[in-house]
Amino acid sequence: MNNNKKKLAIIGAGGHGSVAYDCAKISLEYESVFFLDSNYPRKKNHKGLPIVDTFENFISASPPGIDYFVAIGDNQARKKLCETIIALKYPLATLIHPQAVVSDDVQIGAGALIMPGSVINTGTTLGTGVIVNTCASVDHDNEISDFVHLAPGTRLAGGVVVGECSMVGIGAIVVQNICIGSSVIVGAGATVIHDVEASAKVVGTPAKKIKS
Ligand SMILES: CC(=O)SCCNC(=O)CCNC(=O)[C@H](O)C(C)(C)COP(=O)(O)OP(=O)(O)OC[C@H]1O[C@@H](n2cnc3c(N)ncnc32)[C@H](O)[C@@H]1OP(=O)(O)O
Repeated sequence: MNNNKKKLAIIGAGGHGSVAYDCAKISLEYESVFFLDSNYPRKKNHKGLPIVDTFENFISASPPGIDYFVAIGDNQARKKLCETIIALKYPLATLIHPQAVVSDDVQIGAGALIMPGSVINTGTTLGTGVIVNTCASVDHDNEISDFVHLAPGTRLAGGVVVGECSMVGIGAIVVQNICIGSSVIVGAGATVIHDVEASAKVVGTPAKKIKS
């Protein structure tokens, strides 16, 4: 880590917090990193770093010079905290692993996490708080809305649209020009060949709706 005085508060000391820290560490952007977690003070460290407070307590003291990253996998919970930070006008960090391949015209929203091995192709936009997880492949001209999670190994062809807070499960495939609505769950390993309506849960090959 270099000494440019930036500090990063990672909110959420769980598995997602661990990988976010890995990403922050390797990006060399931060002088120091610490966690905020709702289990504080019962839990006081994670990955060898201190958990210094709960998010609510810490943010109410509004210390200066800190970037925030919300490391919570649940899309709705991540949305809520990111929106709180944005409303308070604190900086929301975007973490991009150096071993991700991101085309130079890709637009990436604040609070996004781009994990190693992922490939994001030209013309794609990623909204606020999006997770592009390990080895996900997002091809050209995709529109990935705010607080979407593309799980490890997902493969999205060209021109795919994914609505806010949707989750595309591990290893799922989405063919070209498909529109997935908001708050959708695409099951692990699914193959999506038709548009998916908002709030649906779809599984299988080809993907079909199951009861929510
Ligand atoms: C780094 C990380 O860990 S990131 C996290 C990555 N995790 C994921 O991608 C998880 C994705 N989640 C899934 O695939 C889940 O199985 C879900 C969300 C699709 C469904 O979960 P639930 O709503 O709990 O459904 P439930 O387990 O009750 O299954 C309902 C039915 O769908 C079937 N089903 C569930 N998931 C799948 C799937 N991925 N593919 C095919 N069928 C499935 C079940 O077999 C069951 O069928 P049945 O009624 O004939 O017995």
